[in-house]
Order: sequence, then C-alpha cells, then structure tokens
Amino acid sequence: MRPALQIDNLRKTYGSTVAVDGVSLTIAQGQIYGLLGPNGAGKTTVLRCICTLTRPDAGVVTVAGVTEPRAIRQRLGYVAQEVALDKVLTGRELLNLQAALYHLPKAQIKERIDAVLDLLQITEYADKLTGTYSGGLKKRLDLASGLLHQPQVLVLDEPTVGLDIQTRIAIWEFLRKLRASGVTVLLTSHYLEEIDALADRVGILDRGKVIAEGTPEELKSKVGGDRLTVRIREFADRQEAEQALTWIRDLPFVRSSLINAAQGNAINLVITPDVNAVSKIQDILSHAGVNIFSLSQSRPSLDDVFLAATGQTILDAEIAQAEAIAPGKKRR
Ligand SMILES: Nc1ncnc2c1ncn2[C@@H]1O[C@H](COP(=O)(O)OP(=O)(O)OP(=O)(O)O)[C@@H](O)[C@H]1O
Repeated sequence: MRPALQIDNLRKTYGSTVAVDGVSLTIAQGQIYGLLGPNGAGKTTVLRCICTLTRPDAGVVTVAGVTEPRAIRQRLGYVAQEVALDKVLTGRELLNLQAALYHLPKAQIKERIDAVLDLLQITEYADKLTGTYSGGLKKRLDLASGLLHQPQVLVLDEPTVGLDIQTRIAIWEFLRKLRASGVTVLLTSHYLEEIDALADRVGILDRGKVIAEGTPEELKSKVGGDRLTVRIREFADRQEAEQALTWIRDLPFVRSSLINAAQGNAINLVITPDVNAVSKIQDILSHAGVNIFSLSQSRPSLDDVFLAATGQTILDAEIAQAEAIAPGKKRR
C-alpha cells in the first residue's frame, strides 16, 4: 500500500545550526507514528517541513502520493505546539475562519463544523469566547480546526504538553479513535510514556538525525537487559552515588552502570535479566553501611533506547542543551 507520508533525506539548517540532518521516514496509512527526542532535536522543524510551513534545504516530502505544497496542504492537518487563538472570537467563529482559509465549499461549512465540534465533544462551548477556554478545551478546538478539511494525515506538535493527566488521556483516546477511522497521525512528544502508550512506530531524533526507528517493543527489546535503579537518597550528591557504585558495579550480573544526574544522582544499572539482583544488591549495600532510599527493577524503556544510542538520557540531553543555550540557567 502507498505510504501515507514519506520523507526522503530531509535537511534544514539555520545559519550554522543543522536543525535536520538527513531525515528519512516512511509512515504507513492508519498508523500513529511518534517522533521522540529532546528539546532542540529537530522535531518541530521536521513537522514544519512536512506541513510546507518551512522550506527544507534538501529532501522530498510526499503525502499520500503528492509532493506539491498546495496538494500536500489539502491532505494534511497541522496542529502546532502553541496556537495563538484570537480571544475575542468564539470557537465556532474561529472554525468558520479556518473553513474559509481552506476554501471549503460554502454549503458544507456548517455541517463540517458541527461534525468536528461533535467529534471533539466541544459543541456546548462553541459559542463561547475562546479567551474563556481552559488549556484542554483550547487543544480540542485546535484539533477540531486541524480536522475540519478531513485530512488523511494529522500532524501534531507536542499535543499534550502542559495539559493535566485526564485531558492527556482523553486526547490519547481521541487519537486512537482517529486511527481506527483510517486517519494517519504523526505526533511529536518528549513524554516517553506518551509515545510508548500511543505510537505504533517511533522514530527517535537526536541532533537532527534519526538514531533509532521501529515499534516501541522492537526498540526496547533490541537494547536488551533489565534496568535496576538504586537511589541512595531522594537527591543524593554525585560523590556518594559514586562511592556506593564501587560496591556493586563489578557484580557478575551488572553489564553497565551510570549515575543519572537528572534522577537525583540515582545509580542506573543494566543487568542480565532473571537474576535475584535486587536482594543481592540490597544485601551488599546494607553490609557496606550504605543507605538505600529505593531499589527497583524494570524492563527497558524508550529512554534506555535513547541512552544506548547517545550515551545520555533524554532529560540529560535536554539539560545539556539548555546549558549550551544559557550557561547556568534552565531553559524550561
Ligand atoms: N527559526 C529558527 N531559527 C534559528 N534556529 C532555529 C529555528 N528553528 C529551530 N532552530 C534550531 O534548530 C534546532 C532544532 O529545533 P526544533 O525546534 O526543530 O527542535 P525540537 O526537537 O522541536 O525542540 P523543541 O521541543 O524545543 O521544540 C534547535 O537548535 C533550534 O534552536
């Protein structure tokens, strides 16, 4: 079957910054595809190139078989990370404006607006000013707006950032329903669990390149091993974590170890699965007089996939990026 979306060797630079460095992806119809990566990895730039809002320096974007920008826009809906809603308009007025921008046939406009309001369950708010909307309601209106012209592909940039957990789950459910109706969804997120829960396939971006691609299960099983996290205290200092690590890093079942600054200097171990590792480590550290705040074993996560490919966790990559932009200050 023809892919819903294909990107070949996309490249985009801003001055000396290479935002997207040769990205190629193929997304099958009716899938939810997740693009994961730390801040600054190039996710938004990839989406903007796909949606014809940014012209790439090189590469080809094909949406449902077409490459011409106007034809792409007809087949694709885009919901940006933050949409500046005009607060003096009602939801319905904004959708009418959007319908005009998409040149929807006049006879169909009311029916389409009613349909998307119903789909997003916001009919009762449609005639209220958007200035009074909550964050979740605004996002639903954005989604309604992106779906107004019945696109085959819906592209969403961080659709749940800043939303409370109930609203996030409601949006996940909605995206699953959309997939079931045959719409292809491409979304970015730096919430690992969101991509893991939602995406059929995932592309992990770092510094403008795809560093891993596949189903979440494939990617996680490829990195292999179980994860064991030891926390000496909730926020340990690095030195005491390093000291504790000397007691355990040479155990036969420990494959690799690191001290995770973003997790309060927790000790992260990759271990051979199916060993009684937790109790062994507990015994050794207790004998050594090392305090244990928590000790847990888990299967690899998508963050471990990122870690295996780049040597740092997504959060550490974001902290490093923030430091590079404004030394000594946090970006978010
Ligand atoms: N218009 C622009 N002008 C200059 N540099 C830009 C521009 N847009 C993006 N960049 C740079 O390109 C790189 C990739 O940015 P992009 O926004 O695509 O990343 P991202 O993964 O979406 O991150 P975020 O989650 O923070 O939006 C970053 O280094 C960013 O600073």
